[in-house]
Amino acid sequence: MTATVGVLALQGDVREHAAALVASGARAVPVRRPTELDAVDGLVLPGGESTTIDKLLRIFDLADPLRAAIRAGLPVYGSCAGMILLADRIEGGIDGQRTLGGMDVVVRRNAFGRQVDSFEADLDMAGVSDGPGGRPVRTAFIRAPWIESAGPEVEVLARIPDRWADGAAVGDAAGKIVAARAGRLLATAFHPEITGESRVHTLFVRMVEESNREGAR
Ligand SMILES: NC(=O)CC[C@H](N)C(=O)O
Repeated sequence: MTATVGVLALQGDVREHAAALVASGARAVPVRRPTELDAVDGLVLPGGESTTIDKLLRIFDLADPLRAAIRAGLPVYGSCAGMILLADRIEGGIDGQRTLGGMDVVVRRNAFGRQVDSFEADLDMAGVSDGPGGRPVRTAFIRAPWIESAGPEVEVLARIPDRWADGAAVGDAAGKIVAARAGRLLATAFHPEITGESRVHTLFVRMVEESNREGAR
């Protein structure tokens, strides 16, 4: 059966995520209310502004149901601000900013700093770029966070390399974790959906299908 994957539609690039999900063989639906959350097999938390999404989640009465759904095993993929929301702990958040949590990581918000606010890069990502005929993932970092540290249950899927492909030095970001998986949670610091890349979503849709096969949450 086709997996139904929601895209949290409070802020951010909902349409691009929906397109990448459809390209990966899923049905994509927007989620703005708790009843819509109940009807999905998995959920994408798009990028945007994590402080704003945090506030909107509370205004729309979605924060607690979503936290409960994550605890109960709902597969969730968080990109950029979405990765911040999945982190158990946050550095550089504004006063009172909360996350949904679920992934045992410390995330640093706006980690890439001002000079390199936004950039595109080709990255190796386990489970995505290492497949047959695989090629690096084309990623876009937009005022992106990174994962400062990760607990033992967290599988690191991608790091910033020591040097870029053109030989340019990377600086402070070298070696930082930018993609990770913990159980049914997937997080990337980057946006794959705006570069026409759908393989990260394909990995997530496979996680959703696997959780459907495993049965009731
Ligand atoms: N592209 C993004 O999602 C940026 C994230 C943003 N800097 C935040 O803190 O939420």
